[in-house]
Amino acid sequence: MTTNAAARSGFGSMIGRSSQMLELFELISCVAEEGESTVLVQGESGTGKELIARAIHENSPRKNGHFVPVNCAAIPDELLESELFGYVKGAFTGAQQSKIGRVQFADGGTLFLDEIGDMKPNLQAKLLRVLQEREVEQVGGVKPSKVDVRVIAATHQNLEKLVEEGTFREDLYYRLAVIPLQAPPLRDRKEDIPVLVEKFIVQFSRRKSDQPTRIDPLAMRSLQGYAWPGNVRELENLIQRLVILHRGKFVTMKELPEKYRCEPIPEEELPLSLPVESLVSEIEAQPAGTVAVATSDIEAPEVVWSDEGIDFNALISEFEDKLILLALSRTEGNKKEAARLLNLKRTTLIEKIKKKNLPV
Ligand SMILES: Nc1ncnc2c1ncn2[C@@H]1O[C@H](COP(=O)(O)OP(=O)(O)OP(=O)(O)O)[C@@H](O)[C@H]1O
Repeated sequence: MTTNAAARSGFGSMIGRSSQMLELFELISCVAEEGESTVLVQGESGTGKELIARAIHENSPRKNGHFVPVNCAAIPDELLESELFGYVKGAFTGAQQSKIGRVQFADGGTLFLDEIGDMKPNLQAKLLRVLQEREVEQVGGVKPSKVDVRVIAATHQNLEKLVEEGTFREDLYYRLAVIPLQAPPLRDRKEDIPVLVEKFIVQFSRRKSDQPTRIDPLAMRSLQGYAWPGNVRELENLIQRLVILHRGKFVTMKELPEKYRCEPIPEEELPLSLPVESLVSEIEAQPAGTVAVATSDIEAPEVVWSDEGIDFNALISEFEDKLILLALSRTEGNKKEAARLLNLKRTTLIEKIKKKNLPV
């Protein structure tokens, strides 16, 4: 693949514009192209580990094979072995027919082992064999069969610590961590929050064919001041809720659920990053099937024509408010940038904000 991932701000359905995410996109691009080595993705829950695994698969020479996810923590221990490796007829009570396992189903594709830290030692040994010998043996079987899979494992746990504690095999750890990738927590890349918010607003508004909800600049900076223990998943859920409750409206601090009303992060504490506009146009330029962030526009105020005529000044003023708030939202409250977008002098913009008493 020849993409210059570092020069763009999205990969598959993943977006981000922080330096950490741009580096990650670049790594994913290299790893995907190579197509064979085992990958270990570590990171807190909700940071996008599965999205990373899918992006690697979809951009690799294996993309026409299956992407087979297995959550090692969600499948009961006694079932995980037969789920992964399959079984032969009569292997245990109830095994009336042979069944291939998910490892074999991923032949020619990618096996994604989520929450690998929860895998029990006997299965760790069997998995090691798959990685070392490239063969799989069904439960109750006598003859192993060859299998060609790329394994991507993920965990929110510290695997090195599990190795030290003796609950995770050291040899398996090194086999898995040929290429280690780290999914950074959202609190360490606050500059990604506005663009993720915009993506989720578009995603959830589109589903409801609605006017997009807008987050005012102060509320946005409050979200950037929050610690996000549930990472991107938590942000996604919050935006879904806000879109449902505040269709087509501006969400201010007042509308944010209480725990998200934080000390707004000062503008100067935010790392410099690509402006949203360049992100939007880059993502829009991506091929079909990748994410698109809409450059949604604002609606003109509703005009009711009557015999008395319209209140021209009030309507113009209302439209002006919307334009100013939208420009501020797109620039995360940066007045200088907003003035540039509006083609106004910065001082003129500040005067208008004051005079109109806008919530910024
Ligand atoms: N960079 C991103 N851009 C867009 N959406 C993202 C991004 N990162 C995560 N998401 C979204 O956040 C949610 C959680 O992502 P995902 O399931 O990949 O996280 P995870 O780290 O595998 O979580 P867990 O450890 O709990 O399994 C998903 O809905 C995903 O689409």
